[in-house]
Amino acid sequence: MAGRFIAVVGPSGVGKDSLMEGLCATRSDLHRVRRVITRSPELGGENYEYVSESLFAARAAGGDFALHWKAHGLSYGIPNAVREVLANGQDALANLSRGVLQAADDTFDDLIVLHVTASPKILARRLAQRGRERGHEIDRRLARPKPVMPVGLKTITIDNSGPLAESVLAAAAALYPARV
Ligand SMILES: Nc1ncnc2c1ncn2[C@@H]1O[C@H](COP(=O)(O)OP(=O)(O)O)[C@@H](O)[C@H]1O
Ligand SMILES: O=P(O)(O)OC[C@H]1O[C@H](OP(=O)(O)OP(=O)(O)O)[C@H](O)[C@@H]1O
Repeated sequence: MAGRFIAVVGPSGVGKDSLMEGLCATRSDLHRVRRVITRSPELGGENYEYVSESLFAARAAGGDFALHWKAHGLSYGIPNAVREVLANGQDALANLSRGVLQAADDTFDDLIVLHVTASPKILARRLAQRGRERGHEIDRRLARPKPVMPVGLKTITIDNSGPLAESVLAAAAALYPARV
């Protein structure tokens, strides 16, 4: 059976990366997609492949990405290699923009959306605590209009307002109901 593409979405600071890390720690069979991003490599965070905007544009034009989009003044891509992972029966996990969910559903045979939520107050606190962006960039991220979630997609909603370990357990139980 082909694997599922699990798209983790939600506002900046909600805990998408933390939840993905927790899920991969509990499920060694889960493949975490290494995204291609034009964000400076020294900013750290997730394990991503940095490329310049011009290289990104060339790779996108050459058909290197299963999905790609722009957000926060950056370009993000999901390399085509994920198709092989799915074809081999492995589930793959990646953080996507809510704006490309419809395209993701058109691209992958079995898409599951993991929608992570928390209150705006919690988001502001977590972004400050993470420290990857400066104050004005944090304000911009918090003020960004909330993208519309497409309807009709298989969606699991995880409220990550409480302890991370609880969210990881809830997500694992929802994704692997017979196996947790
Ligand atoms: N459930 C949680 N409780 C407390 N802090 C959390 C929780 N989830 C994530 N964090 C922290 O919030 C900050 C933002 O999390 P991150 O995973 O980078 O969010 P995102 O990828 O959605 O922007 C990080 O400092 C992270 O350690
Ligand atoms: O259209 P949206 O659903 O709002 O998502 C826009 C972008 O925000 C996140 O970026 P990034 O991982 O750089 O930031 P984050 O970790 O702060 O969410 C996510 O990965 C998308 O690329």
